[in-house]
Amino acid sequence: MKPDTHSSPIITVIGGGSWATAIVKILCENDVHIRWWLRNIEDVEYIRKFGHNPNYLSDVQINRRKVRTFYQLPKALEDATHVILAVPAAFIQDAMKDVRPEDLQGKVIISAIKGLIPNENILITDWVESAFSVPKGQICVIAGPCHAEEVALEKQSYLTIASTDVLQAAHFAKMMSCRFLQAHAIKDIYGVEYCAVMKNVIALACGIAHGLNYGDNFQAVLVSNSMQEIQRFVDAINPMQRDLMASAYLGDLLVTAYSQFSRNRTFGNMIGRGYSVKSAQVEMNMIAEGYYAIKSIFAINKQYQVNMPISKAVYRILYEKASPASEIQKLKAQLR
Ligand SMILES: NC(=O)C1=CN([C@@H]2O[C@H](COP(=O)(O)OP(=O)(O)OC[C@H]3O[C@@H](n4cnc5c(N)ncnc54)[C@H](OP(=O)(O)O)[C@@H]3O)[C@@H](O)[C@H]2O)C=CC1
Ligand SMILES: O=C(CO)COP(=O)(O)O
Repeated sequence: MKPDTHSSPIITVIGGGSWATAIVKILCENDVHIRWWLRNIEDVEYIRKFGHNPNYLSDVQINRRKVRTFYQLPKALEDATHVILAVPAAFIQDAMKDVRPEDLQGKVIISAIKGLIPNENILITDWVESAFSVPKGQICVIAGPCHAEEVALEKQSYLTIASTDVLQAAHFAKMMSCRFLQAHAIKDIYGVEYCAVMKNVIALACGIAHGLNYGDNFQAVLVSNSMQEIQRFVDAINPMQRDLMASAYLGDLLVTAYSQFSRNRTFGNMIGRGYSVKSAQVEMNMIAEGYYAIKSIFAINKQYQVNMPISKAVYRILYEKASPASEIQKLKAQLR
């Protein structure tokens, strides 16, 4: 294929799941060039031939004039100005194993991941900074309440782009804004990342309660208490003035706790109904980030000792085989 001769941004999207597919669709609306890396050669060939992702959001039409697909990641990165990471946190190190710091030099790296690096228990942006020597000001995060399925349906949505360099975030926010999506920029990169991780854990709790037949009244109290729990945790780990009522924080908690599309809520619901973790994972065919994140949050909180009864209940259910019914029963007395 001929090299591009243009000055429009060249954006590499890493990941073949639903969020990567939705992001590619959004970018196709704008004057950018897209390199899309998927790990399976069969999927790459399918998209080249038919213009659809065969496995996720397969109704989405991919504009093949704008999108070049790759299964070798270093090749997909060669001429990129921006790189979006959209693989679940548990697999991002594996996905990036052939990438060297030089491959990312001078590029803006954007994390679309709402999880932590397992075992290391660190944020994706901290990992990008340390593993690839990318300066913090060149890293952004995509946050906000936005399910890939609604992007596929072109339902009006909003995103928040965070970076310590707010101009960098604003520049990228323009590339992510289109007729059905508005993106805006903020500075609070740590706050949005931690909140995005925590809201997945809370959505698991909501799903578990729903699966146990608790109703909307209980869930409203659970979610209100969760917001306080998130605030305590984020204030302990990264104290600064922030408006947790903004959509990047509260909005993302609400959509994940209530939406039929939430993987975390769906996973929790199965656990509440009596599925084992293994059988729920097999049934879902998509990743519930909160399952991995709660283990990291639990480890991080050993240092901070924040009072987090809802997260603790989720941890005990998923990792200590505690009974969902008795954990939620215990929680009842602690909610207000
Ligand atoms: N879905 C959504 O609405 C949103 C998701 N996010 C976040 O985006 C991130 C990606 O999630 P999402 O797209 O939903 O995930 P999905 O569950 O839709 O897809 C998972 C993807 O991960 C891939 N994968 C699994 N193992 C590896 C590996 N070792 N190397 C590379 N890729 C691998 C799968 O590939 P294969 O199919 O080949 O197994 C698949 O493409 C998560 O952090 C999520 O929290 C954020 C906002 C919205
Ligand atoms: O982050 C999301 C919506 O903003 C997606 O949440 P789920 O992974 O639970 O579907």
